[in-house]
Amino acid sequence: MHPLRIHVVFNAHSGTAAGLTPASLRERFAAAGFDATIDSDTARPLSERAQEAASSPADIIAAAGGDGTVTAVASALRGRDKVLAVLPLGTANLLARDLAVPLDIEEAISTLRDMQPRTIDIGEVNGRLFLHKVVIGFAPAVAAGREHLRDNPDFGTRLSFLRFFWRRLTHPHDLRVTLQRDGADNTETLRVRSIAVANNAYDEEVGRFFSRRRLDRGLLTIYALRHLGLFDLLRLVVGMAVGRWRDDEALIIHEARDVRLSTQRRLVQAMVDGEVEKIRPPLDFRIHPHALTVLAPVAQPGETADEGEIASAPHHERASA
Ligand SMILES: Nc1ncnc2c1ncn2[C@@H]1O[C@H](COP(=O)(O)OP(=O)(O)OP(=O)(O)O)[C@@H](O)[C@H]1O
Repeated sequence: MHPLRIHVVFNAHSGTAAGLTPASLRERFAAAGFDATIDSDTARPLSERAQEAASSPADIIAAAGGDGTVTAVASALRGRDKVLAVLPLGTANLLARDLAVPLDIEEAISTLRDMQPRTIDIGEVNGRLFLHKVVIGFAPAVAAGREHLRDNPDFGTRLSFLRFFWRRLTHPHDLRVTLQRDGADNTETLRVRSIAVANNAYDEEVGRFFSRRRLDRGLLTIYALRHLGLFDLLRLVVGMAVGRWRDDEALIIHEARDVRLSTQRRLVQAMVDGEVEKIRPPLDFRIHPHALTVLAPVAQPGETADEGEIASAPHHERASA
């Protein structure tokens, strides 16, 4: 078997990367029929490492890390004739789950040669790429707390994080946003607790949380959460577990190709594929259909695109109440 060249951007800071070394990764790739160049230099900015990967002679570029790492590498591959491989070493690994890439790293590498290229949509907000979702409001505040906890995992920080989480739940901050979908004619102003713009739509299926079978419908989905008390949170979690949450009265769902989200604030804290950052409004979202090629296991019977479409139906729009 002729070895295939692969360039691997390995993020040793990702949630489940502990214990892996560049040498052990190279060995696993060699056993799977790859000639791997492993970049494990976490001292350099991830964006710079991703750019270097995009200019490497390898046809396959692997992001070995969590969703943040995958998005950073995918951003650099945009417009390049390269294929992205996702090696899940993060905490959530949402894209890997959507693509049905094995979450076990050994299996992900050993089955990589059997995977097929598949094109997926790319989301963009103010020039920044996202593969999963952008959230503003409640979630980024909690995510920023989670990052702080990762850097300071002591008992006191855990306790203050829990206190902070509880306070945000019981003393909520609402956000007034104006949403403009697919042009100026379609504008509404909402008061929301949190708002997410997702690349494609979440499936409504038993036991599937924030998962998408279809990543190529060419549509953004807006999920606006009007309120989020403890009872709403419980109801939504149970709803997701049993596969019935789209009609929840706390949610407003819309689909669009372009979205402009405006607020009175000078800067908004946003969570872009799990990474928290400040963005200056308005937030202009677009979707680029089929703009990224990724390796994924061949779909099993029952997981084809058409059946996936049924799984993510009805894609209805509920009027804001
Ligand atoms: N684009 C980026 N630029 C700089 N640092 C990043 C970027 N993306 C991720 N990181 C950092 O790399 C580390 C690992 O992030 P990554 O998202 O890969 O893994 P994770 O958070 O464990 O997994 P997941 O996002 O799947 O839950 C984190 O400290 C994160 O802040």
